Amino acid sequence: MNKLSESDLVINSDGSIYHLNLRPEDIADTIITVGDPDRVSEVSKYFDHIELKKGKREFITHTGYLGKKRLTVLSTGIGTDNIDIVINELDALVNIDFNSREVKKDLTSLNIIRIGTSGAVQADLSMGTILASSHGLGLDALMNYYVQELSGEEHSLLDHVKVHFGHLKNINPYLTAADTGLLNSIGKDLIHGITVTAPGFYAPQGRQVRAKNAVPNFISMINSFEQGNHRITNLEMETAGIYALAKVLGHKALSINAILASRVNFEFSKDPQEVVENAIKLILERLS
Ligand SMILES: O=P(O)(O)O[C@H]1O[C@H](CO)[C@@H](O)[C@H]1O
Ligand SMILES: O=c1cc[nH]c(=O)[nH]1
Repeated sequence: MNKLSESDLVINSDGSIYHLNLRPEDIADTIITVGDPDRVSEVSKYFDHIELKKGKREFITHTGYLGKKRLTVLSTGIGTDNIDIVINELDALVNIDFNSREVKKDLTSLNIIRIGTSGAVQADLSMGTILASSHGLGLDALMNYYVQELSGEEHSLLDHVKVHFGHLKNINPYLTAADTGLLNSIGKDLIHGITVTAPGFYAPQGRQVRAKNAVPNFISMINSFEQGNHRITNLEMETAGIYALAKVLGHKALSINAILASRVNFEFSKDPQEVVENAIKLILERLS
């Protein structure tokens, strides 16, 4: 088997992976990811026991137990460039032998559950809705750099997306489904929809403040997509990267979105903390 070079797989002198600053024994098989580093303790405050707190840059990690279930909660910061780091380094922690620098014979599949905040693009989705992403649709560039194999369903949905968004220049959309098992367990009874992952918060999500937008009517272009019973429900900045890269590496992923903004009703939540808290409690209840 190929030995990974010191520049491909960077291991710190204490045996931890380069950015996450974690050693293989530091993480559980079920990982909750959040964008905001401050949200990590909002999740781990519900743990019965916290065994580890580590961090570097925006990547804060707490591992502990909720009842008998060992869980890791980890902040990714904002954007799919960070997702590239987080998913690759989590995978390395479980699937590469750090002593031999070789890929292990028996691979581990992690459960990766994102609890994030998001803006709704459909009028019937009110503030405080907690929805599960059936698919992540990336308008960022991350998956231009990886080989991704699509299922028949993903292929067909992506073909329709490419027609719908065909007039957008310089964008190469990618699409990945949620893990079906997680969607039907953790995501059961929640509204399901396609989540668009954007490479920014302002113009890349159709917001206009002072800089002029190059893409007019962005939100109506997004919310008018329809294919069978699939529609685009919300916009954020990580889900598509998590879904795509997790699947490429054999992990299972689900993204849960706390709706803080309605982009069609022009509203933003008066109590974002409460909305996020509700999402955290719901997911931890379902995980334990
Ligand atoms: O609240 P988090 O998880 O960071 O998620 C959303 O909030 C950030 C933008 O405000 C982006 O990261 C977006 O995806
Ligand atoms: O509108 C929103 C709200 C939260 N996060 C986003 O990325 N967009």
